[in-house]
Amino acid sequence: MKALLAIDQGTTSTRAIVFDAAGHKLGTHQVELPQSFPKPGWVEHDALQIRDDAIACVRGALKAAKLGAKDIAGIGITNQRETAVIWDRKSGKPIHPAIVWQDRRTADFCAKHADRSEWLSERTGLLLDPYFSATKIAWMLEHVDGARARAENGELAFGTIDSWLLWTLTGGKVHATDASNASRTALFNLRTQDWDDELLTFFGVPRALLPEVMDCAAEFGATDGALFDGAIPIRGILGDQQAATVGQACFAPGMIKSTYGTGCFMVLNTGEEFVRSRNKLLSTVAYRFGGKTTYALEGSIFVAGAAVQWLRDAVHLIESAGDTEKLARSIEDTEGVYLVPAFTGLGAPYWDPQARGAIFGLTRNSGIAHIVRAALESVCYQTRDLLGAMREDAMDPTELRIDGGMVVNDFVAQSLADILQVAVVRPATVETTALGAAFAAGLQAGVYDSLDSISKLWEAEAHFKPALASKKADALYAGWQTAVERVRSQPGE
Ligand SMILES: Nc1ncnc2c1ncn2[C@@H]1O[C@H](COP(=O)(O)OP(=O)(O)O)[C@@H](O)[C@H]1O
Ligand SMILES: O=P(O)(O)OC[C@H](O)CO
Repeated sequence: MKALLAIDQGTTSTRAIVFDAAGHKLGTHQVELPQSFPKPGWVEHDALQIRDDAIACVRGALKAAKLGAKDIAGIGITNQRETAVIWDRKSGKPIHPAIVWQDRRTADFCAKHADRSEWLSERTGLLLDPYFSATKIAWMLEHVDGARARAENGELAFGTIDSWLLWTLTGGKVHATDASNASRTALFNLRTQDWDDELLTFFGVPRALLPEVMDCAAEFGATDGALFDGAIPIRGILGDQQAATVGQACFAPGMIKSTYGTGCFMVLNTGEEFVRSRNKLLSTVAYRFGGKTTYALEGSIFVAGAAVQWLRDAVHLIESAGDTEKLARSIEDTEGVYLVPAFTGLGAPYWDPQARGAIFGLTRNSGIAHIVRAALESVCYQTRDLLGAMREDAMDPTELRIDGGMVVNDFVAQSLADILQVAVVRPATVETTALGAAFAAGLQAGVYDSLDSISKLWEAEAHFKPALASKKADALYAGWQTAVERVRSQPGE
């Protein structure tokens, strides 16, 4: 039986994982991705480095699994979403560093056109916010010399990271993306499942720049024969949160997962229905298989694991991410200390790009442990913000499936159950993002005949039940809400 290979290109790292058909890991290779912060609120990546890292990871994972190109039934690509790359079709060189999803440089444009947010949301399910690709593309066309004319002449190509990797891995042969990534650009109409001319005009983005939009499981092309020890078909593409939704087998309406990496993203399957949120959640494509779209509601938080990175790299309170668990457990509670990690503004349900982070409630007794614990708890409180919005908009989930780099931390998993007052389940494979991309490639390759056969492979590893009295959880959460109000640029909005 052939294996599947996933490339997971995340915000802080790139990895490739080889899975067997049962979803067990056979080999993996990972490299960290440097972050560049050229100005306050700006975040960039080197797209060429991303390409080189992805190639090195595929080679490393194949080697670790002791397999070759011929043993792989298909590659699935999954990626940090919204991050925008524009490159020259001839030279294959990017015209500017990739502008990362967290980047806020287009906040003024969004504020100026705030009255178009409803119009945009009706078509795209998104909001007018710097988070999405469209304003990042427009910024590059405006600020890179000659870019607009070259774009109009068809000399340039835009892609989110999946599309950039597909282009580079196929040796510049294929310019395509999938519906889940397209649905994060703010240029894609959720109802027609196509690029929307009115949106293109509004953002000033020429259609000639854009990739073809395909299903999440499709024949995307084959890798350039010179890259590995033979060509490998690329058969799956999903944005990372949608891939995690597939990897968590959240295939029925009402099923919900939350992924804790750099940011936190909660996705609720809403079925074939495009549900509009009244609480500033996003409507998005969960996945599109066989031409049939399944929609989701998503709550996006910009800073989750990034708060842990901040503790480690900016204020040096810890040496490694794993230190947080012991420190958090060394005290009974934070004694009223709250950390609001609005380093790049606040995402759902507030959408306040101007908000900034703060620590509240410090006393002479507050120490490193209090701040560290408050940082971990902030992730749980933000999740409760999202869950509250999901409940009002759609449905009340009975359990939350969690995954991502942060959930190996049992303190975080238990605090989630306590603060949310909902059962939390951690699967056997927490790398569900990569797994979901491999599943998509496997569907196309015929390794799986249906989503049902994928569901059967999903396994729970640990259950976390609420152990805190609900009154206490409500009181702690009320303290968080007060803290958030104090960092918002326009409180109470
Ligand atoms: N034991 C831990 N406790 C808390 N946070 C952790 C732990 N291990 C890793 N993290 C955090 O998880 C994040 C990495 O998760 P990952 O899913 O790899 O992220 P991404 O896909 O966004 O690059 C980092 O922000 C890191 O700080
Ligand atoms: O790189 P991650 O895992 O934090 O995910 C980034 C998201 O896709 C941004 O929308």
